Amino acid sequence: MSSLVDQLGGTRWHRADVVAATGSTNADLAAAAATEDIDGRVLIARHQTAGRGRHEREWTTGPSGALTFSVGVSVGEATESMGWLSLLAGVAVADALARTIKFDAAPGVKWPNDVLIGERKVAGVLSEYTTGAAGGQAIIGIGVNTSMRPDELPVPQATSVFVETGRVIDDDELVVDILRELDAELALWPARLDELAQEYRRKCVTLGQRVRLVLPGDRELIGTAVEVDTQGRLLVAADGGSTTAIAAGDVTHLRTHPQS
Ligand SMILES: O=C(O)CCCC[C@@H]1SC[C@@H]2NC(=O)N[C@@H]21
Repeated sequence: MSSLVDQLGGTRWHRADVVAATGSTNADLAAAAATEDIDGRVLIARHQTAGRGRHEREWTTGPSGALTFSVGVSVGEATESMGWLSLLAGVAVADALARTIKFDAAPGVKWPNDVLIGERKVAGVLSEYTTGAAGGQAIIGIGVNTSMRPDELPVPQATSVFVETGRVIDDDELVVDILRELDAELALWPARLDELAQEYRRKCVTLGQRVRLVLPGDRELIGTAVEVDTQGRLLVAADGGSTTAIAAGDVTHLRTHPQS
């Protein structure tokens, strides 16, 4: 069988390392970025012992049953459109999953980047920015619950491909598909952000919903999710009429989306 890098020929991903276990692939690429250019690198771990989630939470996947990997992308100085990178990664995962497994309902993306099957989360994205030896680099980390059994799921709101379909899929095929998708998106980012944003909006199950947002500092906001702006922020129209741009927070959908 050809190597991952061979299968990724023609894309920006020129180096793909697979390790049996590590703490966190995001942390490993961040450490590497201090001394080298990590642009185009992929690091896959069969198991993570200290996986990081958004908002400094743990990302627990059990000893097996999840696809966990990170990529490095040179982005130069931090810009407004960088906020979109993690949202686009969510779209790449949703597209690849939809192709790999023919779900009745296509996976959707809950703002900012949780990939859902129905109302339950099957994948998450953690995007971080670091300045190292080669300047500003984004590290995009992706975790997909692939073959986790029901009793291995960390929280009731989580699901896995196996739980939803009864199928054990090939994690290496899925990662290649996600990486090809992500490469195609990055070729358009940031110059053609409008097109990418349109695709995101089509997949985003949060837009149009009545939502509760828990914001940093445990503040809460309830309103309607009306748009995602050029920085990837969620615009929420509060009941009183004012609209707030949210850069980071946890969303709960207060009513079911028509597609889910
Ligand atoms: O939904 C979230 O909270 C984001 C989860 C991101 C998890 C992935 S797994 C690979 C990469 N390494 C990490 O430590 N985290 C990301």
